[in-house]
Amino acid sequence: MRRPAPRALSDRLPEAPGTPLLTGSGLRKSFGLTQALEDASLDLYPGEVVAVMGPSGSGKSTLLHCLAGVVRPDAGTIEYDGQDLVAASDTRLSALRRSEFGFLFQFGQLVPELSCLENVALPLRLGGRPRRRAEHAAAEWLDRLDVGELAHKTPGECSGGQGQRVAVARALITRPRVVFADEPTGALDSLNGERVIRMLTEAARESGAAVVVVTHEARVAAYADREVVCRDGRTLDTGGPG
Ligand SMILES: Nc1ncnc2c1ncn2[C@@H]1O[C@H](COP(=O)(O)OP(=O)(O)OP(=O)(O)O)[C@@H](O)[C@H]1O
Repeated sequence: MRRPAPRALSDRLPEAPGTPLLTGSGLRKSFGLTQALEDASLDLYPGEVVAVMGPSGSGKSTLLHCLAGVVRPDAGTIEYDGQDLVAASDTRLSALRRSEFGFLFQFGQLVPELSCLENVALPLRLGGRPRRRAEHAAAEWLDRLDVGELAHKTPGECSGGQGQRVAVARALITRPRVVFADEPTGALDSLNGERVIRMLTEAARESGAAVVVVTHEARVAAYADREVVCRDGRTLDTGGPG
């Protein structure tokens, strides 16, 4: 099967796409004496894929965690769909993370005791969906990610690439409006890494989810509509809408 080539920067989102869905502005965050973010900003528009790149320790993961409401910044503003995330309560943030955001990490972080099917169904189960309906949806997502045959295996029985595709299914099953992916291909060889980022970005685009993907790899960033570079806790937008 022919692989679609990553889109060239010049092909991407030629028109200003309206109002951002998520905006982080002037973000600062310290951990003890370490200033992880100095002045970081990022606008995310509905349905777009943004790659956050930059050297190790430049603040990429901290930026992602702030935007996702996992870490509270010391200063700056974060607005998601008209809501102030810096002022939001922990309860509100965790409800938002469960219902509107999806997460993907370097090491899938699947629950080892559960089957792949149960892992993918888990976010729906936590949201109160009955088991049969949740597992039916999970089976469809596994098929979509080309790992349907792994439904009854445990994560320990999967290869790294297969496990990440299961994790992509789990991240998307709730039809989130934003997927936060932190080095999702960092533990994979280049072939599997490319397959995972292609499947993630295709599935997200089909379901209308925006994606923020932290990566070191230019070939992963090539699947994004736009790149934002972090340096010493500051962001530099390298092109695209906004
Ligand atoms: N929870 C934490 N406690 C203490 N220091 C932290 C914490 N999280 C991040 N840091 C520090 O903040 C700085 C930025 O870290 P961050 O993980 O955001 O960078 P990064 O660009 O994602 O790095 P990498 O590419 O290596 O993952 C680093 O110096 C890191 O050690």
